[in-house]
Amino acid sequence: MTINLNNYGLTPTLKATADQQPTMTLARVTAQHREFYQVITATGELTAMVSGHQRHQASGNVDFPTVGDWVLLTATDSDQAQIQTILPRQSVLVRGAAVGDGQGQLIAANLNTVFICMSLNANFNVRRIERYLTMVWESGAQPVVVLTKADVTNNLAEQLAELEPVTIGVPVISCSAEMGTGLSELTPYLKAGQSVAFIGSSGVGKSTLINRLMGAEVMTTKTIRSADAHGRHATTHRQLLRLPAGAVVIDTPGMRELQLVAGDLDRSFVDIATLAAKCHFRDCQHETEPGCAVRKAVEAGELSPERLASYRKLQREMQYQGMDARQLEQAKVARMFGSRREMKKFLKSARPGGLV
Ligand SMILES: Nc1nc2c(ncn2[C@@H]2O[C@H](COP(=O)(O)OP(=O)(O)OP(=O)(O)O)[C@@H](O)[C@H]2O)c(=O)[nH]1
Ligand SMILES: [Zn+2]
Repeated sequence: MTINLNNYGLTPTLKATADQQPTMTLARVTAQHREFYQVITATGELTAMVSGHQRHQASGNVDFPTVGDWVLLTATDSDQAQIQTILPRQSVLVRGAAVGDGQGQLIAANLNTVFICMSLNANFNVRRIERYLTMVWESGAQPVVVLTKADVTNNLAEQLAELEPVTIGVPVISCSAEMGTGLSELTPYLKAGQSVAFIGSSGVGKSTLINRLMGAEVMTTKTIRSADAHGRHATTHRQLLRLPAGAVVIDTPGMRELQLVAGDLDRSFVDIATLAAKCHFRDCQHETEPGCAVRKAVEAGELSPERLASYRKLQREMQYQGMDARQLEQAKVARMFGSRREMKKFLKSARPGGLV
């Protein structure tokens, strides 16, 4: 069997890199089950494991393969392929830490586009989009906002206007998988060689959308799932699938539970970052400092207070994420006492002999 890896997103650059190691086999990871990886090579599908050497060299989760990775394999006597190298990633979606610190859980690699899905019904929430955007910018992939279930809203224009300030430089598409409208706007991102993913809350219609694009029921949607109890056979869930349009869709189990814990706030809040550059103090917290351009913009009605609040909240969350246990404890105490100085005063007084 020969398989054209171009159909699985192989690029000339990757091919050239792989050709420098002619003794090894180029493959893409299509699924992961604990330490076993399903991979596809030019001659077919295989199961592979990480080589002892690679495992030994690894300094964190980022050094282990994930779905979407391009890897180089060697075969061992036992016919069990071994992953020796992970080729440089173009992007990587991580949960639980910043991409750089190596500890988070890898969700998928080498995505070109991540579709952030949100439905236009009661689920519509601008603040949630800010979170997802932050995470996708951090991954290195291009975010595209997809507003689903366009058939259930009657204030689309209003919702779009509400989104505009948070989606600076990000394409926004509205569609209905039910009616089949707006789907063609996704096609520029679905060309051969592209790898994409759909993220967003449960029930927003990601599976329905993927099924529509596949032109077949490959994903089990909510309605089908409820029928499972009555004996209907569930489709096996594939973690990497090819769309008729040419692109590859990556849909790992972790993709469904994505939450923000790390991200690139300067990209998702480029408006605030731009304003902050004009603050008098370089480390301005936009609280009470004089010459604060951010607060000035809020007062002038140019920046919504909700957006600033949301920025602060995400910033705080991320700060806590990056802290070790000792720092977290200190931050907690500092919050309790209002300031470090107050805390020190208290600790001093609490020490035996400290209180007279
Ligand atoms: N009205 C309307 N309903 C839709 C549309 N797309 C999906 N739905 C419905 O929304 C429900 C959830 O759809 P799913 O595709 O299972 O949602 P999901 O995002 O894949 O959910 P998870 O698998 O839990 O992540 C189903 O009952 C769909 O029929 C749409 O365009 N319009
Ligand atoms: Zn400021």
